[in-house]
Order: sequence, then C-alpha cells, then structure tokens
Amino acid sequence: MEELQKALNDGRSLTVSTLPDKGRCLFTSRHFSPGEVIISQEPYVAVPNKNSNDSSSRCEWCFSTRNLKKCSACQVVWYCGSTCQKTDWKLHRLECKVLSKVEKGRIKSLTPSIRLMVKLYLRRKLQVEQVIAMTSTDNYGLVEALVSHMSEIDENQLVLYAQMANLVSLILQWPEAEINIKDIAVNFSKLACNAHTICDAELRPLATGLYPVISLINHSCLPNSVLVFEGRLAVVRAVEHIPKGTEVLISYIETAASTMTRQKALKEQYFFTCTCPRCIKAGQYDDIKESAILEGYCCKDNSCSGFLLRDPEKRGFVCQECGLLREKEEIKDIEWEVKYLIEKASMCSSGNKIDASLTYKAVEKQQLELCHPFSINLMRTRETLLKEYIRAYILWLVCNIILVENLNGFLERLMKPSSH
Ligand SMILES: C[S@@+](CC[C@H](N)C(=O)[O-])C[C@H]1O[C@@H](n2cnc3c(N)ncnc32)[C@H](O)[C@@H]1O
Repeated sequence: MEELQKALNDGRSLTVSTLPDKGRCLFTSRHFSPGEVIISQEPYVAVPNKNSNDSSSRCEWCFSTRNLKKCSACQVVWYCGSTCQKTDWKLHRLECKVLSKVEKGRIKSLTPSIRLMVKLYLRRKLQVEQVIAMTSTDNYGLVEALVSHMSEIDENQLVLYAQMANLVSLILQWPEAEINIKDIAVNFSKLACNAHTICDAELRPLATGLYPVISLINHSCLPNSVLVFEGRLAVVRAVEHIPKGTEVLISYIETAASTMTRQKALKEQYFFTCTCPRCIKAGQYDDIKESAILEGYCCKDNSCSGFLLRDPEKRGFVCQECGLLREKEEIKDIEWEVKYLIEKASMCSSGNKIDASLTYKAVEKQQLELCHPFSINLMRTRETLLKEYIRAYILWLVCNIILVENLNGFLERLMKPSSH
C-alpha cells in the first residue's frame, strides 16, 4: 500500500486515506479543474459482456463487434484482428489452454463472471512468474485488499458463489495449494461491489472490468467526479472545481432516481447507507417533491404541472398544486397497460423494428397520461424511441443510397452508345 500511496502522490496528486464510516478512499492533494482527469487505469482483467439484448460477440480486447474471428483453438474467445489478438496473447495463451479443455456441454456455463474470475487467477500467475510486469498500481495485492462484504451476504448468494467457485476451480484444474474454493468465492463477492461495467460513449454496456485503484473511490449521489471509459481505459474526471484535500467521489448508480430507489440500490449491491448531501435530505419537503417528480404521477388536469402525493385517506394521489385527486384504481389500470406494452415492445425490439417503434410510441402515450412530465420512466421511453427512429432513418438513408447508385448505373448503361 505504501508503494501505491507513493505512485498516486507523485504521479497523480492523490492520497489514499481511511475514513471510519467508508473505509479506504482517495483524496486530492492539489486543486482539480472541471473536466480534468484525476486518475485513469487499465483493467487488471476485463471480459466482454453477453446479455439477452446484445447477443452478438465482442472482441476480447477492444470489445468491437466488427470483423470478428473466433480463436480456432479454444473456440470461445473472439478478436477483431491480429493487433488485439497479439496484445492479449500473454494472457490468452494460458486462458486458451484451460478453455480448450472445457467439455462442449459446459461451454455455456462460461459466463462473463466465470471468465473474469478465471482470467483474474491466470493474470496473478503470470505476474508471479514475471511473464507480465507487476507495478505499484497493477498487482494482485490490490485485488486482495478490496472489500468483499462476505459477512453481509445472504446464504443463497453464498451458495451461488460457492457453486461458481467450484466451476472456476474445475476449469483451472490447479492443485489445492495454489487455489481454494473459499478464496474464489470471496473474490466473486469482491467483484460484485468493485467491478465496473465498461460502457461506450453512449453508455451502452460493453464489458466488465476490475480496476483495483479506481475501486478505492467511494460513492456520492452528488459526486464531484465521473467515471467514463475510453475503450478499456477507465478515466475519472472532475465535474466541478475540486479543492485540495477533498475526497474524490463518483456515483455508483443512476442518480436520476428518488432517494428511496438510490438507497435501496446502494444497500443491495454495496452494503452501505449513503449519507451524501442529497441523501441526508430524505423526508424533507424538497426531497419528497423531487422523488414525486422523478418517479410519481401527473395531475389529472393536463394544464396543471403539479406533483402528486399519496392521499392521507388512501383513496389515491392528490395534486399538490390544484388539489385534484387521482384514484388509485385509475393509476393501477394505466400502470398495467404500460407494463404490458413495455414487455411487448422489448419482445418486438429483437424482431420487427416498426412494431417496436409503434409499441414504444403507445407506451409514451400511456406514460404521458400517468407520469409527471419530468418522470424518469417517460424520459427512458423517449430515449428508446429516439434510438429506434435514428436506426430507422439510417436504414432508410442506406436503402436510398443503394437505390440511387443502381439508378445511376442503369442510366449510364442506357446512355452508352450501342456498339452496333
Ligand atoms: C468500490 S469500494 C470503495 C472503496 C472502499 N471504501 C474500500 O475500502 O476499499 C465500495 C465500498 O466502499 C464503501 N463505500 C463506498 N461509498 C461509501 C459511502 N458513501 N458511504 C459509506 N461507505 C461507502 C462500501 O463498503 C462499498 O461497498
């Protein structure tokens, strides 16, 4: 830790400290201007995501979906070209050997979490054997120091981690002296509260990575910094003027949510109760109003922009501006309709794009009747709709270009003087 302290202080003007209620944290040792990079780090390990909405494979190194070729030996990992393959070779050479031995029927169990854990142990091995260089900001000791919250995890989750740890051990086939199930299970628990989702510029999730130095940064719902990704590189930038001697804080969660929603998410995944300046206002008028706008309903009167609070007589919700009541049955009916339409739209998304757009438009219509005009759910629907429209427009544009090119070719042939 001393070496890390020195590296952060010399190179990055940061200090590692420990706070009684938060554990380890990063403090600035100079002023940072808005937009300035505070710290950046390459992942200790990273693995591309695979989820139901995004079934396409990704390059193991840069996470691109283009020009992919499967590793012919392991048949698991993809690369977009020889540059990425070569850069990843030291680690993949070892990974390839273990993945090649996985039975065909078991390949499906190689989820990103399992693969990330396998890579974590393989990279540790390569650093111990000095095949990959070890530095003060890139070593397994930093992974060992991460918080795990093992004592707070419920039994079902522990059983799941134990099963996953067994699978990792089975894949690696290392002697017990080198690896034990309990340590792997603890590492799964560490990944849950320390790993980061690597996103592209449009915040689409691409991969999961472990950045042990970035993981020193604590959370605030009113952060002074933001974590973004430039490819694999995690970059923390100041979002405001940060004076010397201030704790660097990022948000772990979506901040556009009510205090209750934020607190629930933080407790479930990170096991703490946030006491940031936004959270300590819980229960005060401003906080109640903000929550009712972000996640609540709109007034029955279209011309009124008031926010609604629960009626003390439990008949429904009352507008705080004009006093109109919206009965709970009416709200429930629209909520059911919205839920049904969202499920239908997400099913259409992978198939008929026009149906998906039309269904999202119907969701927006219902939400406009139900939600406050600044509601998060309404904004999300509009964002999805916008993406669908842009996709449809690009498709239309490409079709027209092809049409015009064909037409030009046809006209050229028509105008050419005949050789006879
Ligand atoms: C990614 S780690 C951050 C570094 C951590 N403090 C450490 O000692 O390694 C996330 C964990 O830090 C703690 N933490 C982060 N932000 C916090 C906050 N605002 N208040 C209390 N604990 C916090 C929680 O235990 C959380 O699970």
